[in-house]
Amino acid sequence: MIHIAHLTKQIPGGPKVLDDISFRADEGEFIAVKGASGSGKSMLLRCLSLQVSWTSGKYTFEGKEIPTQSLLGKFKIRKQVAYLEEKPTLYPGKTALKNVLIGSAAQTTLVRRVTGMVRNDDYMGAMDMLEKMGLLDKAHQRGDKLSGGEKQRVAIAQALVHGAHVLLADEPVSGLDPHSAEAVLRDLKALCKQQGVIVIAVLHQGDWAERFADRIIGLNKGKIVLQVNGRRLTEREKMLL
Ligand SMILES: Nc1ncnc2c1ncn2[C@@H]1O[C@H](COP(=O)(O)OP(=O)(O)OP(=O)(O)O)[C@@H](O)[C@H]1O
Repeated sequence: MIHIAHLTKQIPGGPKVLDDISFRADEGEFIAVKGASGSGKSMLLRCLSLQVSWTSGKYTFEGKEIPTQSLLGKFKIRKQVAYLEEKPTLYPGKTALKNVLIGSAAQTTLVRRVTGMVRNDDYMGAMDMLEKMGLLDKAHQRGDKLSGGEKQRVAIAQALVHGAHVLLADEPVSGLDPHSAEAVLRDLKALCKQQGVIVIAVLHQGDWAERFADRIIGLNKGKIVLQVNGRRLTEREKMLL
């Protein structure tokens, strides 16, 4: 469970880009974040993934508060909270399976990334996860030969195999064709429901948030202006974003 209370991010000598943000995310929840360009969506995900520190407020992860500057706190949740980029960076010359096994830069040690060393018993877990993501037939295809949607699903499998309980995804389906976008979001939703993973995804474009999220959080100028259960937003609600 994630609990954020009064989180604020002030850029030194600049604007307050997150202003008094409070919400909680429970196991198995799919939360979509919407808001216009510059409203603070990416900054929120970067704070939650500990890439940047926040100025004030409380961030509690599975019952333990993470102090904003704590290296130990970061280390402890580094594997459990995965940040998925809009365009995942895979090792182009390595297969989907090998990419899953080696893991993302944020989740695995440098030795393992450089040598590509994996334990034999990890293979089964990686193949299982690729199967769950509908990619069993692509397991031996090179990273650079996968489509955008397939790369995104490999990145999700990678994060989960290496212990992520929370996936923070910044525009995970922008740039994908509607069919691939739908497949990625369907897989993410299934992971929430079947494995209790928490997904917090920036889904500003189109109606993906309305169709897939359990809850929609709307940001405007760094503030939460909308928090509703996943459903079609009214015209009035859309005007708030
Ligand atoms: N390091 C920084 N220094 C100053 N301002 C920053 C910095 N990082 C972000 N900002 C500002 O914070 C605000 C929120 O940025 P953020 O990237 O979170 O927006 P966003 O909602 O994700 O936008 P987009 O949809 O365009 O990606 C923006 O006004 C941005 O200019």
